[in-house]
Amino acid sequence: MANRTDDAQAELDSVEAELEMVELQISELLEKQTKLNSRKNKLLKNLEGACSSAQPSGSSKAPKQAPFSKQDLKHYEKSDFSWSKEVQTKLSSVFQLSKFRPLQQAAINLSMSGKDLFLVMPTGRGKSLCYQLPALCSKGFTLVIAPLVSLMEDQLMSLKSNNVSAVTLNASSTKEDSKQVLAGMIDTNSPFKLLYVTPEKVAKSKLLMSKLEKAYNMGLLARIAVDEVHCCSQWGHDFRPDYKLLGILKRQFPNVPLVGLTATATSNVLKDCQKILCVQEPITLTAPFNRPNLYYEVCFKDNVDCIDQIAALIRGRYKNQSGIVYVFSQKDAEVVATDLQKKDILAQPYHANMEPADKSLVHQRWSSKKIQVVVATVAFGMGIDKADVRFVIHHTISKSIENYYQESGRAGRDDGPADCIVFFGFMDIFRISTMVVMENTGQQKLKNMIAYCQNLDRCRRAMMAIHFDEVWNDKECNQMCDICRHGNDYITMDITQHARDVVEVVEMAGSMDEKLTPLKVCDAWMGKGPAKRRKTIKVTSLSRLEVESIIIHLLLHGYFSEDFSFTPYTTYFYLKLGPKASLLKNGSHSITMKMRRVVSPATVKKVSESAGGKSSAKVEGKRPADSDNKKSVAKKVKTLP
Ligand SMILES: Nc1ncnc2c1ncn2[C@@H]1O[C@H](COP(=O)(O)OP(=O)(O)OP(=O)(O)O)[C@@H](O)[C@H]1O
Ligand SMILES: [Mg+2]
Ligand SMILES: [Zn+2]
Repeated sequence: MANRTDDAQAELDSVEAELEMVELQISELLEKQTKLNSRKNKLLKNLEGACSSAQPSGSSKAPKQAPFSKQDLKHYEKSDFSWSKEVQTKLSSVFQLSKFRPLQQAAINLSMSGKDLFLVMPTGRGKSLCYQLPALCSKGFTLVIAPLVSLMEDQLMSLKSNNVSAVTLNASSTKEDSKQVLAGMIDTNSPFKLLYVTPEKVAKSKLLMSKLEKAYNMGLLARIAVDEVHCCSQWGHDFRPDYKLLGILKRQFPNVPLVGLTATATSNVLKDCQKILCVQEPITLTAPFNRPNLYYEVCFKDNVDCIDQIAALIRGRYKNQSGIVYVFSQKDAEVVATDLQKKDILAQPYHANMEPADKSLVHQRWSSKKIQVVVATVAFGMGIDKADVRFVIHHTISKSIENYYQESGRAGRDDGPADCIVFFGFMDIFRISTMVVMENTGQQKLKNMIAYCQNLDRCRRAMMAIHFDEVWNDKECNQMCDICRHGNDYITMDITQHARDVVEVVEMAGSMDEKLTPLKVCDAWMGKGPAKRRKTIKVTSLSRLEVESIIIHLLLHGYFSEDFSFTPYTTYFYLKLGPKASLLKNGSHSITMKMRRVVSPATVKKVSESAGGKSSAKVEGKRPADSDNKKSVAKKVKTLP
């Protein structure tokens, strides 16, 4: 009798476990269905609105206004407006430019016609010109809202070099300067054509608002430009609370045309910005996000560090060329700069904690080619406008694809070939993860970035296009990413049993009330942990990099999840079982992943000399997956178990 009850109980347990798995699978499929539906809708919308490579689109919030069509765009690309002659003359005489880049002319004409406009254009394509040139051809002055004082100062410097009179009002303006600027705003002779302010200034300075009001009534407030407009939206990647208050401008000055500029905003972010800025019916001009001259590549950090690899690139492929190395922290900036200096590279650090004078000195030295490389944190960011940056190397991955797109986009602004290389290291993931722990969407954004790096079979541009809701044809990459150029250097591997084993490692630690950091999980699984653990663990024969790849894959796909622990000084990242871990108990559940083929160093070609050149082959970073397993390097290609 007892036996029969036990059997029934066991069967019930198993049925319940199976049901739980089915439910998980259903929820996974539902999630997939939602994602696919949303993708489908976006594609349908894009198809409807598609017109040539540039896609202007009317605001979806403006049903009464006919959508901005291909014909409309053609109309605004003409040069027979009453202001066209002046615009053309100033383009060459003031800005010393010979012709417009795509969408610049349309944007300028639209703004000159008094339309409200959102301009989405890749970083470095010349958004500033789209409000600076109209400013010079209009009565009065243009109010520019920019998020950072350093960005404003860079713009003022470059405008000054073109003899354009532009001023700023910010927290560090002297009383005397402020007084002059405020008086200039209501001077009919307009002593300046552009006034740069921070959003904080607009939100907090009643004096500024009252002068704007007066200037508006005198017809002197020609235009409002909101630079980096995505900062308005919490869904944007650089949300700034004070941007939320900028709706006051359009409410108070409804007749003044507003132009919002950004390099990275999805359609949802733009809709949010439109609402926040109280713009009724803006026209959105979206330039293709693709920067065809940039070559994208991901290198895997080998176990020690990637300084040797980076130094080899800088001394080889990028000899005598300017570039940026982005690092994770201020300390890293100092350390990496010193390490590169030791290797005879003219490198200097740049981070937020340096004195302003030191920062501008580094910036100046780099701009004038006295140093080759700036080793920088993200503080070296918006507004950096050096045309001939031939490489942007990420010593540590960015915290999101948006950030990566923007940081890497500082390369090749002169349209010449330039390389964007990320060094992808296992431990960096967790450093960043704990850094973004307070951000609502921080972990998801980081995971997207990790997926970009971990990817082995999809064009890097396609990964970005999907992220930014762009319709993309992989052929357009033109072999300007490592995947398209070298492709197919992977095998598809069934990792189900490996996954079960490593999940068991974490489970077992949990049962002993022990939390494991990712590093400890690797060590334990590879039989390197404390003896008591080793006894019970099925030690793997996989190499370190394979172990790391599998752990990352399991984290990205919900078999593991993050378990943060806070102390007053630091945040720790531990691995715990994720919602999908229980699926592994099901005998029929399987997981496959793409794994890099293990290639011996002999087959890895050395760094070539040309930036983005087709001959560049693989850089040294494409190390054998088992680089710590020295014995196996004799084999040319080892396929994985
Ligand atoms: N028509 C043009 N022809 C050649 N160069 C141009 C043209 N328009 C702008 N540029 C140059 O492109 C560079 C980048 O311009 P700008 O700073 O406006 O970029 P951006 O789109 O605002 O980028 P970010 O998103 O990084 O702010 C500048 O050096 C500018 O002089
Ligand atoms: Mg800009
Ligand atoms: Zn590609």
